[in-house]
Amino acid sequence: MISEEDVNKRIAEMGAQISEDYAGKEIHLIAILKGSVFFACELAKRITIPVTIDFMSVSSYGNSRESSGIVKIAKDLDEPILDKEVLVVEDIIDSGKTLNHLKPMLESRNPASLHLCTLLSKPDRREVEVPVRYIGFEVPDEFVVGYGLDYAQKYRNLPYIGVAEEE
Ligand SMILES: O=P(O)(O)OC[C@H]1O[C@H](OP(=O)(O)OP(=O)(O)O)[C@H](O)[C@@H]1O
Ligand SMILES: Nc1nc2[nH]cnc2c(=O)[nH]1
Ligand SMILES: [Mg+2]
Repeated sequence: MISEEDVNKRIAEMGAQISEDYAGKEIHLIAILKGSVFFACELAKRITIPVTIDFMSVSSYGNSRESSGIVKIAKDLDEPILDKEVLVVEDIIDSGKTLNHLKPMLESRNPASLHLCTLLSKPDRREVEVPVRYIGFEVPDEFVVGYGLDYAQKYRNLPYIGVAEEE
């Protein structure tokens, strides 16, 4: 669906935009395991202001193609986010349930600011609205894989975005 070249080009643009928007500040990236790790690393490399990074593990899909709606926190952050400029990094926003659950929970820890950044967004699938500051690509309602996105844990390592066909 999206070539390696186009994904990398877009991530470079997003990194430049974030560096400009947060000029003079430090940014604290929160990558949501596991899917966003590939994107978060590439994005971090394209940000030119000081960056710190932490990880949180929440999973609602398990091995299926549909969100269970139950967002399970398997691993919390290592560091407090009090007074930090936080940017939550996701690989995809689909129903919006994961971030809808996570955002108020992180806001209650009083960061200086908290915004959302995602490589992909599927607007047609949204069940709950979440305000997203940075979106890489809007994609149609197909189950995509690659660049961190899995189907039953596989295909995360593809360096491009592809579509998983029904068997
Ligand atoms: O907007 P939503 O409908 O909530 O879907 C988006 C979430 O689903 C995926 O995670 P998943 O639960 O598959 O975990 P993974 O990153 O470990 O694959 C993705 O990485 C997002 O976190
Ligand atoms: N791999 C993958 N995970 C998702 N989680 C929510 N939507 C998707 C999707 O399209 N692909
Ligand atoms: Mg998944």
